[in-house]
Amino acid sequence: MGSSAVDHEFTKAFPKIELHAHLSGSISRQCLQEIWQRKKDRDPAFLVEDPSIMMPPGKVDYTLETFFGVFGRSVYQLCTDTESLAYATNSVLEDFLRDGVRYLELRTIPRASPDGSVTRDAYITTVLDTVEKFRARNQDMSVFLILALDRGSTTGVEAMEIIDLAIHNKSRGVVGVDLCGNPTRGDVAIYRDAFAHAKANGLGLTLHFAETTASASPAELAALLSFRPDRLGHVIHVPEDIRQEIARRKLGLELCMSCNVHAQMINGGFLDHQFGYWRHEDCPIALCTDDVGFFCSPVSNEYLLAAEHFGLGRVELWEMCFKSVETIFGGESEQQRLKNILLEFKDSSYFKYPTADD
Ligand SMILES: CNc1ncnc2c1ncn2[C@@H]1O[C@H](COP(=O)(O)O)[C@@H](O)[C@H]1O
Repeated sequence: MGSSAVDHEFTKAFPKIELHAHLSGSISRQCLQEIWQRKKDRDPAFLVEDPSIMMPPGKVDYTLETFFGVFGRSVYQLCTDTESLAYATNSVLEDFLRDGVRYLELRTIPRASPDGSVTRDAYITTVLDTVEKFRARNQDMSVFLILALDRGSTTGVEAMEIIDLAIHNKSRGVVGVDLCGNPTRGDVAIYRDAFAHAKANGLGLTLHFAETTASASPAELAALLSFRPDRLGHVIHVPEDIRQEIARRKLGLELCMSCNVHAQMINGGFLDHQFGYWRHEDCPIALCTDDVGFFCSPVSNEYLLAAEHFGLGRVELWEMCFKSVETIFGGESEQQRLKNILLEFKDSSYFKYPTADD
């Protein structure tokens, strides 16, 4: 007989939906270490620093300044070949499955390796091949891909190429596109045509939105909304009039509490997180990890944090997750599959509370 309290056992068993995870940011420290060790064993002159120096056990306090640097100096220096990329991708998928995620939209910026040995096309093919092999072994978690543009480096021409790559790979499970990267860089307006092309070809559009005050100017937010996104990520520094517009459109929200708190993207702690605002609006909300490799809080823990800091009970968490089903990019059959799984869970002992007769 389950109790009414939200505890770790409950949030782990909960059939969860993750919509915002970045592939390279989700690689566990153990997996990065294994990749580094393998390279070092094969070539003792391998120069890349041991990843545990930049990402020591237990460290979660990356600021936005330090955070983006770790990709360039460590993660991207390790996953430079298709073998390491496939190994890391599989490890990330296994981690989400083990945490009880039943539907995953994983996003990644398709990038060529620095020496050109892995093209952008080969990068995506490797990730998709790995997802396919994983799915052949595991039917419990559906996996789809979102291709992301990096506002810090993707040009308008490259953006169009990436959207074409996404369109080309729709039949293999690419369901959407995203705009991410260092929010203090770039001009989002240059992606207008690329995103229009993506939408015209049936891809879902999600955007990193008002992640920092630097990326929350009225001009930037108006431009982003004019791209007609289906979902928004973070939505933490949003002025009141734009909040109202987001609520009016009932856009899906991907909220990443641990990332925002640990990286000091918001003022204060969990209780101050904008989840406290958005949960009272009509927008579907998906609690997401963002970069679990950095912030070490799996989705099950994000559910626990929502319960602990905002007083959500089992039924409220369930209702929030059920509502978020409508905002997935995976299509109607996936929506139905998720609804069935969630209804079955609602009928389980986790929702049968002890009575005076027990
Ligand atoms: C604080 N949250 C965030 N805000 C914005 N962009 C982020 C991010 N977390 C990750 N990325 C973007 O995703 C890339 C890593 O995954 P992939 O190499 O694509 O798989 C990073 O380089 C960064 O550009």
